[in-house]
Amino acid sequence: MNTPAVDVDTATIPAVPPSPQAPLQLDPAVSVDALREGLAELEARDITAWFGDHLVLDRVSLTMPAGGITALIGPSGCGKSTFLRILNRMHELVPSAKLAGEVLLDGEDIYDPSKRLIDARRAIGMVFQKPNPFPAMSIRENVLAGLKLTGTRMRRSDKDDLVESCLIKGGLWNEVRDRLDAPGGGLSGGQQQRLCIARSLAIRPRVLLMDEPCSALDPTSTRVIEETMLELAQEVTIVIVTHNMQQAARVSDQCAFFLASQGQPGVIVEHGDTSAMFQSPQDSRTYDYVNGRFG
Ligand SMILES: Nc1ncnc2c1ncn2[C@@H]1O[C@H](COP(=O)(O)OP(=O)(O)OP(=O)(O)O)[C@@H](O)[C@H]1O
Repeated sequence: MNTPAVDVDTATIPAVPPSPQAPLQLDPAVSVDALREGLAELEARDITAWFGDHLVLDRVSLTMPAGGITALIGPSGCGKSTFLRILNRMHELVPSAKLAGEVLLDGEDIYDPSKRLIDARRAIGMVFQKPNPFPAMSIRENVLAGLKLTGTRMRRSDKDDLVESCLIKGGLWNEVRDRLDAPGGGLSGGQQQRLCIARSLAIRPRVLLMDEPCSALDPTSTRVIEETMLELAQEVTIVIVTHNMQQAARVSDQCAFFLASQGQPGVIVEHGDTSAMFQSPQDSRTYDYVNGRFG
């Protein structure tokens, strides 16, 4: 379908605002099964994408299971980021961009004309390659920034609780609890990325998309973010683009291998459980890629 240009500001809206019925801090008495029942599945059906006349993805379908971590892997230029951006309607920010197909969030197409763009962006958050906190805003204001954009009002004490819970979930609380009013721009790169994760979580996404979130970070920060992702997968479905095969193997439950042959659009060559994709891939191109023979 052709999709209209949209307000760029809403691109930074990562998730759903908390409501009194759905507190961010989960009751420890809630069973793991009940928790997982609230998790969302994301399904892409026959996604075809263009930039102008350039066809970059051709009928790509993929189910990203609720509560799982799906890694999108493949060489540069095969359409992984384009696919990821289609999953929360960011592709349409590019004026020449077009797409066809459906993206179902728990069975409902986010591109259905009756659906609002802002609802897709709230439910399906995004963390980018380069940490992008608001540098002059305090750490606390950064976490709460999405609430402002969505016009959500909260009591001061509820905001304090939200800031703490999101920073805990983002794996940053212990490092910043004593300086919440310090500027976000004063944190290290790895801390800034975790702040961005915390900011995404504050409006309670059902899915979190991560586009090479560790590529600008050192190995220690990378490891902390990977641990954070594994924790977060208990309450949010995660899709990550990564060039780091070790990272895909460490964090993901399933992988999808994208490839664009010379002059051809990107397709998924193979997808499945991460262990199978790495140990016994069905396609020789997957084998060669995961073993570092190209890309
Ligand atoms: N804004 C854009 N305008 C025009 N073409 C674009 C744009 N963004 C991406 N493309 C093209 O779409 C194709 C897929 O790019 P994309 O960034 O999705 O690939 P990728 O697999 O994520 O690459 P990388 O791993 O290098 O980030 C490429 O041919 C790229 O040049």
